[in-house]
Amino acid sequence: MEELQNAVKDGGLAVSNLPEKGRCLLTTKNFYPGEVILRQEPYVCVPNNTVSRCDGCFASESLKKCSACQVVWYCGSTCQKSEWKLHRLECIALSRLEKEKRKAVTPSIRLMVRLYLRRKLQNEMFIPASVTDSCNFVEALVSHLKDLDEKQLVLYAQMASLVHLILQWPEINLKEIAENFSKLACNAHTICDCELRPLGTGLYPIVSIINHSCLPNAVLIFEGKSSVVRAVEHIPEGAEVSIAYIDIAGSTMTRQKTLKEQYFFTCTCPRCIKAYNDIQESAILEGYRCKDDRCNGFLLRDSEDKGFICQTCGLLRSKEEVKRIVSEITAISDKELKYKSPGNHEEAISQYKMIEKLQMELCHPFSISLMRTREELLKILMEVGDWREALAYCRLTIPGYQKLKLDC
Ligand SMILES: C[S@@+](CC[C@H](N)C(=O)[O-])C[C@H]1O[C@@H](n2cnc3c(N)ncnc32)[C@H](O)[C@@H]1O
Repeated sequence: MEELQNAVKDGGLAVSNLPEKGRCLLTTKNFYPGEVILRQEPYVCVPNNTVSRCDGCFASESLKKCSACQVVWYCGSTCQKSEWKLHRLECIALSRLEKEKRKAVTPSIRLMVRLYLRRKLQNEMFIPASVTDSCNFVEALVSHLKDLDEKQLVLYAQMASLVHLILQWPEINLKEIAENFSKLACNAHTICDCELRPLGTGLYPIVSIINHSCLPNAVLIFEGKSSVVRAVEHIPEGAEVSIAYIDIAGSTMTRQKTLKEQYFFTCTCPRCIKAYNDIQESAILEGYRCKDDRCNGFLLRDSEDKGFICQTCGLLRSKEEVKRIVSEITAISDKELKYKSPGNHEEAISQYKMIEKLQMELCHPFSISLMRTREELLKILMEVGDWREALAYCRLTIPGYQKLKLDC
């Protein structure tokens, strides 16, 4: 802990312990909106496998497969060389596997294999280690092993066996690998590009000390594989740095459920403990709008189960009407998913606009589904360089986020 304190203190930070949260990162100076609080390289990382990506820079174009292991891709010799020390060992291990078994090597398995290989290389002094760049930090990570259900434990045990099969180290401890999988699940971060598209997963020693808030004062972004934590508001000296682990646009019930299932804690941030009306909040964020365009009311199911009643003007919206619009949206979304191809922007824009139109008819103006559709449109419009329309959609998403802040 003392070594860790020394490593962060020059950056205006301190590590502390809170009884209800465990370790946390505190500020020892003021940070202002936009200011970088922390930058850190991953201890280990891997690209995801939805599309092939370079192991060095996560690029998805002009790739060549490693001819030996046939698992890892590179965009060129620069990335291949930069990754070589670690991949040399990984390559030998993966090449030993039967072809069929290699298909089971998911990004999570690779991340674990790399964690062990990096530890070995640092122990043998083939690569340098420092307080914030050594395997010692893994020991201090929370694992929540005791909170896992039997199904999850069996899965981690199976994954640990595969790691054992790949590494073939006789002294390896299977229980420790399974526990490390549990640690990765609540401490690793999804690496995204600047438009928040997921590219891979990485474990960042100091970033993994930062706790969650549904009203965070900082945001975690990525510049390539480097993590950057920036202040989103003034953070006074002595305050706890917090980021959002999950999508915070959701209702309190949805957020609490996700945090409990994935991170095993009950959030007590100002948004969660505020005396809120959870039924009204869910009805606005996840429910339907009043049939009357001029009314801004939210709907609740009526007692006779005929449909949904507007809580402002009392108008009934029938179950059949809601069902019809929901199935139209589902049909377009299914078609969109089926025919989604990277170059087909025009078609995607037209499909999402149809979904938006139906959602405007069905959902409350602050609905999360509507906001998500607009965010999708914003991303595609930026991809095709239609900046004017992208800006218009960007403006449409802002009130939803402002509302979250104002409601607290
Ligand atoms: C990435 S770690 C954060 C650092 C952690 N506190 C530690 O001691 O290493 C995530 C874990 O921290 C705890 N945690 C994070 N945010 C919390 C919060 N707002 N309230 C309570 N516990 C929290 C949970 O146990 C969660 O699974």
